[in-house]
Amino acid sequence: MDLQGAFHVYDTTLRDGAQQEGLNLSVADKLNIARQLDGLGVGYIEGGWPGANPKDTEFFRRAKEELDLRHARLAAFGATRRAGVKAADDPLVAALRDSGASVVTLVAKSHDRHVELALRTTLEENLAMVRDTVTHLREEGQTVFLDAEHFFDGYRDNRAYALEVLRTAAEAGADVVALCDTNGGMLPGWVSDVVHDVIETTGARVGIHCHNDTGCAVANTLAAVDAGATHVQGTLNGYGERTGNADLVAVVANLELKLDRQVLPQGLLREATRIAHAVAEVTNVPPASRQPYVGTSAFAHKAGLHASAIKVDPNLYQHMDPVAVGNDMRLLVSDMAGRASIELKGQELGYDLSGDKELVTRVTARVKEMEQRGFTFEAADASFELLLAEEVEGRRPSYFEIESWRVITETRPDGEAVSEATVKLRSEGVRYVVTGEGNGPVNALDAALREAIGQAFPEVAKFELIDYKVRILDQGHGTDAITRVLIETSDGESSWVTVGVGHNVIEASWGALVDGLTFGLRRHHR
Ligand SMILES: CC(=O)SCCNC(=O)CCNC(=O)[C@H](O)C(C)(C)COP(=O)(O)OP(=O)(O)OC[C@H]1O[C@@H](n2cnc3c(N)ncnc32)[C@H](O)[C@@H]1OP(=O)(O)O
Ligand SMILES: CC(=O)C(=O)O
Repeated sequence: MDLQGAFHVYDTTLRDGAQQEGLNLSVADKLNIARQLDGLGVGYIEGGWPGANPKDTEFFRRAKEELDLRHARLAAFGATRRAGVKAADDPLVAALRDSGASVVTLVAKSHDRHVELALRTTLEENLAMVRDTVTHLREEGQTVFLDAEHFFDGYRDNRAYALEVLRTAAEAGADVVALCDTNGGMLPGWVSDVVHDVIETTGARVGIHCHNDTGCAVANTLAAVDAGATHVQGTLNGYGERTGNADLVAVVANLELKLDRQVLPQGLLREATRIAHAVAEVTNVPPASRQPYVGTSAFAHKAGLHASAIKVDPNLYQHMDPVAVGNDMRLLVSDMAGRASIELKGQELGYDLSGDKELVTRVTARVKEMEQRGFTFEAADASFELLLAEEVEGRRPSYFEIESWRVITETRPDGEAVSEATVKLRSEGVRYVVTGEGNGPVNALDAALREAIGQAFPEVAKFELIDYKVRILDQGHGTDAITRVLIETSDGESSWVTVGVGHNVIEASWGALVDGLTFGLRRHHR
C-alpha cells in the first residue's frame, strides 16, 4: 500500500501531542515513540520543531542516524519565514531545511485577525511569507504540507482571505493544505460544509487537524474525510494542547472498520492496543481505561443482562470484535452480576460452570452479599478466583494456617515512627514465629508474613507488593468507617489484585495480603 499516496495518516504525537500539559519527552522517548508509530504503520511522523529548542534539533539529528523507518516518513514542523526577512535567511526556516526530514509541515496564519494582531503584519506580507517559504523549501527538494492555523475561524471572519492563503500555498507547491481547528470549537456539520467549499473552490488536496475542545475531534476528522479530505492528522491517545487532538487510533479504526477504507498497511491495526499502551508507558500518562477501541474498559462488561446475552453471542453487546484492534473482551464480576456473568467469568478463569446451576447461583449470591459489605471484585480478580475455587473445590485454597498476628508502631528516640509485626503460622506441618520490621504497620506485616511463608515456599521471595490503595467506604463515620484495601502483588512476570475489608485498616490490609500470597502460591503450583 502506498502510504504517502492516496490517503495520508499523519501523526503529530511528538509535536502537538508533546504540547499537552504534564507531558515531557526526552529525545530517547521521542525516538522510542517514533519506532512505535512506525510499527502501527502511519505514513508520516511529525517529529517536532527543529530550531525551536535544542531537544527537537537533537531529535532530528539522531533520527537520521538511529531511525530506520519501514512505513513512515519523518516530517519537520515549523513556521513560515518572519515578516520582512528572506526565507533563505530566516534561521528557523534554515533549521527546517537542514533537519534531514524529507517533509516539512509549515504552520501559517490563515485568519486575518491573527495576521494583524499576532504577526503584526499586513495580509499581503503574510501571503508572501507563505509563498516564499513553500517555494524555498520546494526548491531545496522537500515535500511541503501547509497547516493553515485557525482556518475554520478565519473562514468565518474572512472566507476570501482564508481561501487565498490556501491557494497561495498550493500554487507555490504545497502538496497538502491541512485545515486546522486550532481552537477546537467546531462541530461535524460545520467542518463538512467548509471542507466541501474548500475542495470545490481551490481544488487543493485537503488535510484536517482537529482539537477536541467540543469533544468532537474524531467526529470532525471523519466529517472532513467524508467531505473529501485525504490527509488526517492526530495523535496517539489523543494527546495535545488543552483537551487534546483527534485520537489517531480512533480515527483510523473508524475509517478501516466502519467505513471500509484501508488506511494502514494490512493487519497493523491489530497492533493498536499494544502500541497505545506502550506509548502511554513512555509518556508516563496513565492510559484512559474508557478510551474508545484500545481502553482496558472498551470491551469490559459489568451488567448481568449484558453478560447473559454475550453468553449467546458477544456481538449482541459489542460494536465490533476487539481482536481487530488487538484488544480483549473482559467480564467484570460485581453486585451487578447475574448467573451468566459468573459463568462467563468462570470460563475465562478455566472453570466450566455451565452444568452446575446451583453452584453458579451460590457464587452469585456470595458476590452480591460480600459487595454489600464493601468488597469489590471487578477490581480484584484474584480474590474472586479464590472465592470461586473455594466453591468449586469445596475448600478455600490454603498453603498456611494463621495462628495469630500483631503489630505495634512506636517512635524511636530520633522521632522516627517504625512498626514491628509478629506473625505465627503453620505451614507444611511446621510452626513459624517470625517478626518483621517496616516503615508502617502493613509494610511490617507483609515482611513478617512473607518471611514466614518463604521458609516453606521459597518462591515467595519473588513476590512483591507493587500497589496499595485504601478507600474509606462510609465517609460519614470518620475514623470509625469501614475500610477497603486493594493490594497488587507481582511475581516479576505478572501481577494480580486482591481485596480486604474491615473496620480496621490493618485488618483489611491483612485480608488482602493473605489473599495476595495465597493466590500467588496457587498460581505457582498450578
Ligand atoms: C497552533 C500550534 O500549536 S503551532 C505550534 C506552536 N508551538 C510552539 O510554539 C512551540 C515551539 N515554539 C517556540 O519554541 C517559540 O515560540 C519559537 C522559537 C517558535 C519563537 O520564539 P520567540 O522568537 O521567542 O517568539 P515567541 O514565542 O514570543 O513568538 C512570537 C513570534 O513568533 C511569530 N509568529 C507567530 N506565529 C507565526 C507564524 N505562523 N509564522 C511566522 N511567525 C510567527 C510572531 O510574529 C512573533 O514574532 P516577533 O517576535 O518577531 O514579533
Ligand atoms: C498547527 C496546529 O497545531 C494547530 O493549528 O492546531
